[in-house]
Amino acid sequence: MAFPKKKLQGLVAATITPMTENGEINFSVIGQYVDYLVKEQGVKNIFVNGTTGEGLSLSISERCQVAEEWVTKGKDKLDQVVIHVGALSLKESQELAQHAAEIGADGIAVIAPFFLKPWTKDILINFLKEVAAAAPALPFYYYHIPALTGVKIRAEELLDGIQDKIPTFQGLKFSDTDLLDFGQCVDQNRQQQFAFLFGVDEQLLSALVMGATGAVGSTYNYLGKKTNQMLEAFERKDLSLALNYQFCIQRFINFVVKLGFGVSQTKAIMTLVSGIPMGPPRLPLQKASREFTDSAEAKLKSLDFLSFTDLKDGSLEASS
Ligand SMILES: CC(=O)N[C@@H]([C@@H](O)[C@H](O)[C@H](O)CO)[C@@H](O)CC(=O)C(=O)O
Repeated sequence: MAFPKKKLQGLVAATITPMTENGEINFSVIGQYVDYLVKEQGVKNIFVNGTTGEGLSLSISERCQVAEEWVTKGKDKLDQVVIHVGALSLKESQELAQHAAEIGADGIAVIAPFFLKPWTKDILINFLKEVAAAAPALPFYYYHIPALTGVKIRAEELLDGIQDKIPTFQGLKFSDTDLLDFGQCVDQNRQQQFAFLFGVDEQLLSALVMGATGAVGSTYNYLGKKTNQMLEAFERKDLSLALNYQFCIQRFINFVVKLGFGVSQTKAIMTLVSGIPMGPPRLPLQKASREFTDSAEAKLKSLDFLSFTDLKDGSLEASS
């Protein structure tokens, strides 16, 4: 198997799919976006066509083109490009998985089908296994996001014996706040070399304590640098500084969550912070309001996030 030499770890940006004002995909800015992530945010891994990337709102052909563009533009710049290939149709998911392998992606991830749902672990495993088998040389990640899929099968249960069924299984992307489930995934699989990627950015520090090996999230597009500082502090065992960073990040996320925060708002914030036009979201999502963007901008400035100047310990404590 052509598995990556390095385990997927550290920050993974859940990429936005840039769009034009007409709702078409704006491929022309993806090269610039790669450079921005690497140079300005210190983020060298990406997760394409996931929730933030509106993957399920794109056609299969669009998903393939987006995946290809990220792989092409990320070549020799990014460490790993993981493509989300989950779909309601097993056939489509397999097609996307095969395509990811053909274009040289570093891994694939799959969510649980969420319309006609698998109700037991075994049924879900059977679905995932069929998708994984379509790309037998690619590391496979399960994308656990029960609040959006409605599939509440615990990740801990799913992971029990998973490599016997899915030999390419390499890790879990855990987008849920149940730290008991997450902790048990780590605890019960200590012998394995799985990647445990946490997906709730505002709670990452708690997940690091539980054994997260990395994180996939929307905010790493524009708060990657700050979150990397938190990871470094954690690595140095400076928990107090790491907590300061987490609280600072929480202040921003808490602020925007209260205003109403999702993919549309992520697009608006990324446009503001990076200067790269992300465009509107695709229906059924609605463009973020002007009021939202203005408020988010003011908050980013008050937290010193827009200038990218390093926060000193004191100013971290002082920010509100
Ligand atoms: C529900 C949702 O969109 N969660 C985000 C988080 O990064 C989230 O935006 C962040 O924690 C703020 O709440 C990610 O887990 C999603 C993600 O990784 C993806 O786009 O695939």
